[in-house]
Amino acid sequence: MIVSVLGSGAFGTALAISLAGNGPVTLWGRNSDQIRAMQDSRQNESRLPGVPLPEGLKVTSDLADATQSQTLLLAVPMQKLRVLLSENHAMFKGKTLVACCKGIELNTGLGPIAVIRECLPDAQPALLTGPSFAADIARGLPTALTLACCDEALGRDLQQALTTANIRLYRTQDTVGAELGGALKNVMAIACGAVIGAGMGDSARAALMTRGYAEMQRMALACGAQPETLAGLSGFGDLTLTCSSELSRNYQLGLSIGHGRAFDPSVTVEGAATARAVDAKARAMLLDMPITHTVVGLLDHSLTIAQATAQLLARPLKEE
Ligand SMILES: NC(=O)C1=CN([C@@H]2O[C@H](COP(=O)(O)OP(=O)(O)OC[C@H]3O[C@@H](n4cnc5c(N)ncnc54)[C@H](O)[C@@H]3O)[C@@H](O)[C@H]2O)C=CC1
Ligand SMILES: O=C(CO)COP(=O)(O)O
Repeated sequence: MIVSVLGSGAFGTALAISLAGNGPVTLWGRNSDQIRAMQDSRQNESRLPGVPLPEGLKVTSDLADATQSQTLLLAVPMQKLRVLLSENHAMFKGKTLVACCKGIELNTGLGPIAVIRECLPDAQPALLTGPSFAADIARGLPTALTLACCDEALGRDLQQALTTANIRLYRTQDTVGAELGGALKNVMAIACGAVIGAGMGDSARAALMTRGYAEMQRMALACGAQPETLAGLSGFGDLTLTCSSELSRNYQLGLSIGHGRAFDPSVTVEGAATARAVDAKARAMLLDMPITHTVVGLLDHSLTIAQATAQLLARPLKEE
């Protein structure tokens, strides 16, 4: 299977480096200056400095060239997925499109698979998600991820083709569960970072992770997901990683909220838009998602950390 990775940020570059161990791979980026610099230095200096690009990895800013491959991995931020697909519609027709982004679209409440289906009804969508930092994948450290695809035969082919020396793939047909797990864990990571940044301690974080997981399940099951998917790599696995590591940008945003410090707005933090999208979706579905709602309050500055904590602790007592 000939593969191209679209999006030359941290994750796209890391995936392309790892996949190059299986055979030739093309990595596409939209910024021609950045791509020229990558071609010259054979590294992605802004995202993965010091990690060499392997020989079999071709880097290009020519989308027509990259989309010669039948299988395209889409490693762009969730809120940019629709624009990439719709602006270049003709080049994506009939392709196998593997979304590698984690989030829910702000204006529509849709996940990546549904966005692909809307933009390109004749494409074959799949999702690659689960606990993995780009820096770990790029350095060849071992990881295990979820490959979600409704079509079982295609899912099996993708699982074979995208498994690498350091990425072990598990397969599921539950695309709804996989995309909601990956999207919602980022919202919980912002909450956990805020709690740690504000000095509330590890016990408070464990409470938030556990009740956050209950919230993730509530939304996912209401949308038709399987509970086992949420308990797997794309849900529980990624929740654990992202809520406990300072390598996570979502957790870092939370830390800065907790510390009362500014955060660089250019950093990709999927949980911020996703929290707003999920909060609106939960209201429309009459679902109780208090942690997500509180994260939106913190992001919008309508709540202080002290108010947010008091509000969560004052909720009516109930059965677990
Ligand atoms: N960095 C990580 O460790 C991991 C990231 N992911 C997911 O991968 C996705 C991308 O994240 P990163 O690569 O880390 O972010 P990044 O900020 O490093 O890179 C994003 C890339 O997307 C490109 N881009 C933005 N808008 C675009 C557009 N309209 N058309 C084409 N390209 C566009 C940017 O130029 C940039 O190269 C996110 O959904 C993230 O949750 C998933 C697992 C791990
Ligand atoms: O999704 C990730 C780890 O699985 C990366 O997390 P951040 O986007 O928070 O950096």
